[in-house]
Amino acid sequence: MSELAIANKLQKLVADMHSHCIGLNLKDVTLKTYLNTLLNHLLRLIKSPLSQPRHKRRAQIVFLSLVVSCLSLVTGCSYFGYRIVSKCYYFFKYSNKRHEGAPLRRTRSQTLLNSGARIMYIPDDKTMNTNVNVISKDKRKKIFIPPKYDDVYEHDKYLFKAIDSSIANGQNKQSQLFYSKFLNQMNAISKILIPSIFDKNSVLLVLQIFFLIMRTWLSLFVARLDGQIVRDIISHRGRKFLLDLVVWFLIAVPASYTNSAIKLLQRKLSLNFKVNLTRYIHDMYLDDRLAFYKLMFDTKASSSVIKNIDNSITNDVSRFCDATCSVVANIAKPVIDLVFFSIYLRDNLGTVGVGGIFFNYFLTGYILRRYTPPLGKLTSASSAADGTYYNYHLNMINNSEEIAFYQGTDVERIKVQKLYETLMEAMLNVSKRKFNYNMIEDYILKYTWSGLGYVFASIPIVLSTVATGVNSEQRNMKDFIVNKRLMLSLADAGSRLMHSIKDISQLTGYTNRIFTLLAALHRVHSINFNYGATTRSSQIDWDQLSSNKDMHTANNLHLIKQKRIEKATEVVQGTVQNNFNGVRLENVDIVIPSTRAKNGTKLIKKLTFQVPPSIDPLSSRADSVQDFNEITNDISIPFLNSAGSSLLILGPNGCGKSSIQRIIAEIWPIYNKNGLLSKPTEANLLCVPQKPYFTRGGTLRDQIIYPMSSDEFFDRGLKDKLLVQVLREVKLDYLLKRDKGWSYLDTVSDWKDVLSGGEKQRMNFARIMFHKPRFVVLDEATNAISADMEDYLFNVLKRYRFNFITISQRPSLIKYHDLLLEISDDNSGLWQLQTLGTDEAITSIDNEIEEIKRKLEKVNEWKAEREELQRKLEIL
Ligand SMILES: Nc1ncnc2c1ncn2[C@@H]1O[C@H](COP(=O)(O)OP(=O)(O)OP(=O)(O)O)[C@@H](O)[C@H]1O
Repeated sequence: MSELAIANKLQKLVADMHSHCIGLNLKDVTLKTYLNTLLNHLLRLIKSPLSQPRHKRRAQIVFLSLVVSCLSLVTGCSYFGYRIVSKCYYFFKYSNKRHEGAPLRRTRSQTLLNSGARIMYIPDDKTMNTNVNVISKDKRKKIFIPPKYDDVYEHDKYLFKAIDSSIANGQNKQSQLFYSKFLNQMNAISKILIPSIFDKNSVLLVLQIFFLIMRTWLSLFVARLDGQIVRDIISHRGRKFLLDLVVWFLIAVPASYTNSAIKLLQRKLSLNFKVNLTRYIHDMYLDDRLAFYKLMFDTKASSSVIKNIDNSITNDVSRFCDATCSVVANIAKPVIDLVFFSIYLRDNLGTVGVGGIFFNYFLTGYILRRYTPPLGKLTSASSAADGTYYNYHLNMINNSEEIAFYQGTDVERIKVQKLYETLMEAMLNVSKRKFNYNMIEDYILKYTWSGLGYVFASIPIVLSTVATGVNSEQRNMKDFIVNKRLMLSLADAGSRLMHSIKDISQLTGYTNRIFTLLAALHRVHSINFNYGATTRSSQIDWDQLSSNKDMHTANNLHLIKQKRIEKATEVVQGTVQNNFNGVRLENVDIVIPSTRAKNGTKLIKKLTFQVPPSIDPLSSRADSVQDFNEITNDISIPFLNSAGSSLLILGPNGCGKSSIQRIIAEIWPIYNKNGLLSKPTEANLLCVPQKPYFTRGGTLRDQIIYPMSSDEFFDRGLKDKLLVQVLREVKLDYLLKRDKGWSYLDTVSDWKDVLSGGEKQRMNFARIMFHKPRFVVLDEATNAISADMEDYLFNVLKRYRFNFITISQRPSLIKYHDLLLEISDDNSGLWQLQTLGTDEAITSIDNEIEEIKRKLEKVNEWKAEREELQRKLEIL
């Protein structure tokens, strides 16, 4: 057969289909005018009262299918259009240099825009290579991170505080369906999830609701078509059956598109929520207010949420977002179904039928609500047990060597097993409590409802048969099928709504955990964080309050509470002066932060010292750190305008030596009003903690340059040559000679385990040499280093004229220092500061020498005693 013949045959087939189905003659219709003609014809058929009923019905179906398909196409296109427009918007808003004036700063893994926003380059999923230094351009993905707006956190702080205190005051009352506490908490969190109505998440939410409505609409259509097809089969109308089947397949296209779109939008919304919430938490948790450290002092945050904060930030956030999105979908879906189906069914079943169905729903809802177990609490407990178990494993991995030395396997195994059993118990508890509920739920929703469905679906048929006295099987069958299908859909919608009671209950648990986390972060992140202080009883005028006759009235109690809170925010009263060309403490009480604030344990009283002891006012400009831009390849130049001065802090264990460092680093507060801390700029001060710290999964280079990132290192144009020089200076260059040479700097390893104790401490000195801050505070920085190396390292510090404060228990370090601060060992909190080299200091050292000499004179006496004892032992 020729091609022409095939085309003619096809044309005839299409023309026949149009004329049989909707009576449209395609004789003079061209391809250009086809759509116009079709739409006009369909509308004419639908509107005209004279058109044949079968043509009219088909025209309605075809018209609706066309509209739905077009809508799907338009929404799909507009979503992608929206994404392209929003990308362009961000591009022009944040990356246009002209808007911002100054040039952008680029590093290897990110571009810092002047607006504060960042563009990060992360490895593409497919490559899964986490080392940002080796990502090739085509294998990386750009992520836009909007700038952090501090005002938002300041504003939200009050919102969270208000809700938190209203919950603490017991203002929340249980409502019938769920707690108002839940709604309040959700209200606060929702502002993070959807910051504004023009946010992309609002668009996604609206789109999702649109698709949900479309889905219900399509279901109605399918129900009618289903009934029609069954009637066609029963009445042996072959052609009509085939035509309806074609429409069935046509309608299936937008129907399946809609279902997938709903799932995709739900997933996308959940991911967007997760991104918003995680960024919000990171911004508060990891900024210069050190919330991650201060959390341990927050007395209100003793819950498992904060103890296992790693689990809360990772798992709880994820679970909460998934649960929120699924609850939204699970409620919106059945509610829309219920509205649409009941309107349609009202025409078929009558108001009494629909009323009966809804009465049935409310009754079911009431019964199920009564038997719903406290899933919120149970899932919260299960989540907490999960976090504790995970955390313990993490702790074991981090301390594996120590545990191995102690042979602590048995203890650890018992502990791990116990935690695992607790977790299993919590999970089992959830399942057990769900068992009864599921049984009732199944019985009612699956069986009772479908049984009642048959009854309601048959009502109109029975009534019309009784009324007319005619039993039309075909029509009855069609009506029954349509009604039954709708009833089942309605039952399904109702049951999903009932199921969502359980989901809401579960969501309350997650919401509570996330709210607790955010509220704690806001408390700690606040500039007025009071380190867990609850009262300042000494400062509250209790006498004045108690003299009031109406002391017991609720108003007064509220006043006292208010007063307590107000006073508590004033607990940190000391002053901190920055940009000082030295380190100075004046009248500072070293107090362990606690609920008792300044009345807590006082370790050292009114501490006063200054390094260097005298500061020339002219030299007090803070020209300091090594200028990496100028001195790129040489670290060997000492500070030229500084003589370098040093202080040694000596004292027994637990007397508060490290706490002085905590005060200097501003991670502990100064409680007393007349306490003053003057310190240099951040870049001029490096505090070396007692426990060496090494970043996980970092290269050797990352360890030397910490707290600088390798991005910044390369960005500044610094070279590995400088690091080799630094390592040579602290005699660690042999590490590079092992087998890999300089490429050893790129080796990623668990450096905490690889380096020995002494090496780790020498690495601290390498960091000092690299950063060259003018002021260094060393806490027991050489206690694992041999005496000759210790001597060498202190001489290096002196040679480069660093100003350093050393915290130690070893008087042998006196010789490297100019000042000595001795803390008394009788727990009195007293101290003594002396300048080494003065008569007083020399006398005190002379006294010590005298004491040792006296002891040495007794050596022979003690030796004789020992020999005597040994002889006695031999006789025995
Ligand atoms: N976060 C904290 N919470 C409660 N008490 C703390 C906290 N940190 C330290 N302390 C207590 O404060 C006291 C002083 O601690 P600090 O670390 O300053 O001692 P130290 O003088 O440096 O001792 P060492 O020489 O053993 O290092 C100790 O009794 C310690 O238990």
